[in-house]
Amino acid sequence: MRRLPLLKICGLRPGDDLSFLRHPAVTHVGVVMVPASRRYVAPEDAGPLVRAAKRIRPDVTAVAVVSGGSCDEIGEAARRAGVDVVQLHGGEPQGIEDRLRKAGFQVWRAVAFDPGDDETSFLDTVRSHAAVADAVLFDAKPPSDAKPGVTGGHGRTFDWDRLTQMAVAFNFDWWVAGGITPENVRDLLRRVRPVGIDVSSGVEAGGRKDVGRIHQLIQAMEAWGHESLSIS
Ligand SMILES: O=C(O)c1ccccc1NCC(=O)[C@H](O)[C@H](O)COP(=O)(O)O
Repeated sequence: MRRLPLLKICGLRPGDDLSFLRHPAVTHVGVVMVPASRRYVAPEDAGPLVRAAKRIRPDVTAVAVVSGGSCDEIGEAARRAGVDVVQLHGGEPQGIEDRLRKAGFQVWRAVAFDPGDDETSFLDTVRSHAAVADAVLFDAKPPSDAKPGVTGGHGRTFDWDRLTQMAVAFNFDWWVAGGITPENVRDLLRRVRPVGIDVSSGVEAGGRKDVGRIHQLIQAMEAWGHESLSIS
């Protein structure tokens, strides 16, 4: 079987059924620490949630998703949450990557995949982020009516084929997020070869994480893993 990409289930909230963590395909979990998000988890609730996840899977990597804020606020929120990675999703202060890394966190930079006509300038921007982060996470551009700060989690996909074309020039770790579902993940993996995928809306039912949908997603990833290599 082909090696599966890493898998982050993002947007966990207190009270979610965390039993999906028993499946080894899930390698990362995310908590959204953006107050304007419907998935917002306050620092005092994020700590117990991350600890509960790590009790089930001590090796799971916990990610705090932030959008804006000062270096001190973000560092303190991540420390209280007990996460391993901070995923920067908005206009954080310059130099924050260095500060967070010195404080012991890995840092990911989310980038809306929107190269437009100026691929060179988009690539320059991506490379400048990659130079100071541990990974870049490509996500869909938020809709124009999104609340300020809610720069992700909209269940929208982007042009995966264009990403694949551009990715030949990447020499850093990159993830794909945005609108991934159990129904489209096999198609995604046939087109794109990221280090990992990040999924939120596509594994929800009634606005909460759904263990059945997460297992369907993993089954679809495994089905891709078992495909004959000649298909891709
Ligand atoms: O999920 C949110 O509500 C959110 C709010 C503000 C900034 C980022 C947010 N999510 C970031 C993520 O990592 C999501 O998993 C990613 O955008 C994919 O989401 P989806 O398209 O819903 O699968």
